[in-house]
Amino acid sequence: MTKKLIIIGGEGNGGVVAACIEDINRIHKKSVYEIIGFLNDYHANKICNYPVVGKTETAKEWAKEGYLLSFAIHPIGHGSLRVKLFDHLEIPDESLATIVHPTAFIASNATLEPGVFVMANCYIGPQTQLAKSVFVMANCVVGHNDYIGPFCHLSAGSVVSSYITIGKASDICLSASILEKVSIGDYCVIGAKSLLTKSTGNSEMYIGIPAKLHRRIEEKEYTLQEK
Ligand SMILES: CC(=O)SCCNC(=O)CCNC(=O)[C@H](O)C(C)(C)COP(=O)(O)OP(=O)(O)OC[C@H]1O[C@@H](n2cnc3c(N)ncnc32)[C@H](O)[C@@H]1OP(=O)(O)O
Repeated sequence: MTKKLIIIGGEGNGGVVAACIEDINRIHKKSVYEIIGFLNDYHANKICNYPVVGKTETAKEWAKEGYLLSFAIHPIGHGSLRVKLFDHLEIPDESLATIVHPTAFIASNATLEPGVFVMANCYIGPQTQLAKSVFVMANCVVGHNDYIGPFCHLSAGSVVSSYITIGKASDICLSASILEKVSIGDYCVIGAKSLLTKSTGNSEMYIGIPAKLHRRIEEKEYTLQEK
């Protein structure tokens, strides 16, 4: 049966989800998902040629009607805001779509929680857990025995080796690499092309090779008004 999907967000990550769905339907030669439209508070018309069917606050009503939802609001460096927005929407876990592109390799004993999105050509290793609504963009490697916390975002080409723990809503940016047995706190950013060799605290931004603490991410950046 075709699953009816609503994407929460805009043309950035939301557009990637839509493109992935289109490719899933093409590969399976059938409508696995039907994209009903987007929920967005700032665009009233169309996003990626799909209608905007309401504001984000209507997510709960769509869920009650039986639609699946993909929460695709992942602004880099605003992990705390991401979690606040999600909590505000009160979407039950069973209404979150878990979407995996058919070219991704997922180990049989890896765990994908509700709302996880894995784009094309990714590798998710054995005994790794991707917690709720983790987004793994194209060409990422996530090694074995990792825990990637809820709402984390792994940008295209990032490499997370093994025995890694990442807290809530942290961002691993484009082509960044994380050495094994490192732990990353909540709401962190590991900058593009960086190589993280040591563990971080919470709300810290690391950049460079080897990555050094660039700055702390201040909580005042995270208010719903500033979204
Ligand atoms: C397909 C997709 O998934 S696309 C979406 C993903 N997007 C990304 O992954 C982009 C990630 N963004 C980054 O890595 C950014 O550079 C951030 C978030 C780390 C920048 O943080 P900011 O604190 O805003 O840094 P800012 O831009 O002010 O730069 C400060 C300095 O750090 C340097 N810098 C910034 N990022 C990096 C980096 N990744 N590596 C090395 N140096 C860097 C800048 O050149 C600048 O140097 P300068 O002071 O000598 O001029």
